[in-house]
Amino acid sequence: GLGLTFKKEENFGDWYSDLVVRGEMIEYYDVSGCYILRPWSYAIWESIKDFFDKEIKKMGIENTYFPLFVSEKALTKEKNHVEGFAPEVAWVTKSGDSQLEEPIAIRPTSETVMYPIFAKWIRGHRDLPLRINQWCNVVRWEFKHPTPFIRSREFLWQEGHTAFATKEEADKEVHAILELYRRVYEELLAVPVIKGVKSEIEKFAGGLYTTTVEAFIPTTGRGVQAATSHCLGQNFAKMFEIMFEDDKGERKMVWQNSWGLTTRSIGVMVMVHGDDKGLVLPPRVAPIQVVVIPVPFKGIDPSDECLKVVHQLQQADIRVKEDLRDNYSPGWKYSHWELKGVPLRIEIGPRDIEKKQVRVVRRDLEDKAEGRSQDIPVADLVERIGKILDEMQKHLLEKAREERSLCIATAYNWDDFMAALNNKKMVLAPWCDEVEVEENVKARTKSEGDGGAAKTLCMPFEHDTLPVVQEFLPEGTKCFASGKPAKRWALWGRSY
Ligand SMILES: O=C(C[C@H]1NCCC[C@H]1O)Cn1cnc2c(c1=O)CCCC2
Ligand SMILES: [Mg+2]
Repeated sequence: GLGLTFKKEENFGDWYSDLVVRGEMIEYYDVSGCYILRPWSYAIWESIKDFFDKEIKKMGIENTYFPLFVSEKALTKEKNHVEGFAPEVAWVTKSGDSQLEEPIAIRPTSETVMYPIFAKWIRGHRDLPLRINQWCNVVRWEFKHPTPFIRSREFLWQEGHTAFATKEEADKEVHAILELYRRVYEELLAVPVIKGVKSEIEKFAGGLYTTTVEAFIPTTGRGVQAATSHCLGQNFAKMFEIMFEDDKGERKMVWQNSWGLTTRSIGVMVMVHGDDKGLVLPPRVAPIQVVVIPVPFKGIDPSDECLKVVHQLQQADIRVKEDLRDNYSPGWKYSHWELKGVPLRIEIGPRDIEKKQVRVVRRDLEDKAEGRSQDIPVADLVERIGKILDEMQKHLLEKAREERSLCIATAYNWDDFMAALNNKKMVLAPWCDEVEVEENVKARTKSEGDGGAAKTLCMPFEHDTLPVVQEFLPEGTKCFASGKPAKRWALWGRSY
């Protein structure tokens, strides 16, 4: 039948790739690592974009568009920015059958596209702060196994690039944007994230520090970097000579940030909420929030009542659609819209018409759960549906939060750390904050562990749902890996 071939807990990889196709989010494509975003997932990206775009405009950030192409000269200007990434850069080397004089790179990110221009635009302190963003695609020739939304060779994102006169202003914006990323995940996608700062080896090489929101996939026990907000310091200003005359006439380098959120966010949402019946979409981003299905009986066809209910809900700005197709049974339609993750379905049969009520069924509750389906008088429909959708949005986040909390262990020594890691958990452990110790943990967990190396996902900021407080490390606590005096709590895990 319509059901999925694979079970989430048994065969996660196949469950996921099958689900994004069967749920009509993704179509595969003949260029490896590239996927087609079908309307069902593109509409989710639009919801994320609408929210984030509105919020950054409130902050005075303006959208712009820079060219897709980067000259080799510009791309290689900031040495340690690109050297680690060089293999991922895609190049245009010919047009038609004639070689190009100079190869041109396709942007993998736009620091090196924009910053030579920033140097022209920024002269005096009155040109600051400069704060722009662009919604675009980027290309990175990744070699790791591609996964729809999570890792692809082309993806959509927004990239913000800002310049300030002082570090204080830059620091403040880094955290303001990080909070917006938290809101995208927790308020729209109903996915809990942990805010923190990246370690020296995990941060963006060209920057000063990287803050991040980290999500987690309980089924695989893997962390996933959900969005990043970097303070670049003055590193790029130095390389691209982005200087300004301050109000005392002194020439200074600007302080810069860059921050990005990608279509990976859609994949994270699918992985966290999906089940063996298919997608489960949070109402805030569901392209269709309610589907209305007639249940004909003894020659009575409730299609007209369905259209009346659709019209009522549309008036209340609820994203609703009727499925009146007469070549599919109600049962088939139930499975189809469950597969696509539509939050609510409304069934209307002859008895419901008589009783002036409808049957409402929630997608987020198990079949036998209390409150999964309820009869609602047509008169109260609009108000009740709105309330149920809000309840579902909250329930999805709370459920995901609770599930994640079961996947966070605290470890003070190597054995407990490995046990938790191999039990598909993220591990909070006291760490000496030394680079070579992190390198060593990566090497040891790669060989000893079964699912690839563990790394630091972040050093969590004060976080109300973590069992530790960053500032509080009991006196004399030792690093779990090196035995040296621990300096801070780090959140470790295997990741995507
Ligand atoms: O892209 C960033 C930093 C920054 N870019 C702008 C948005 C936020 C943030 O991701 C890091 N980065 C990742 N990956 C690559 C590069 C790179 O700079 C450059 C070369 C190709 C691969
Ligand atoms: Mg990368």
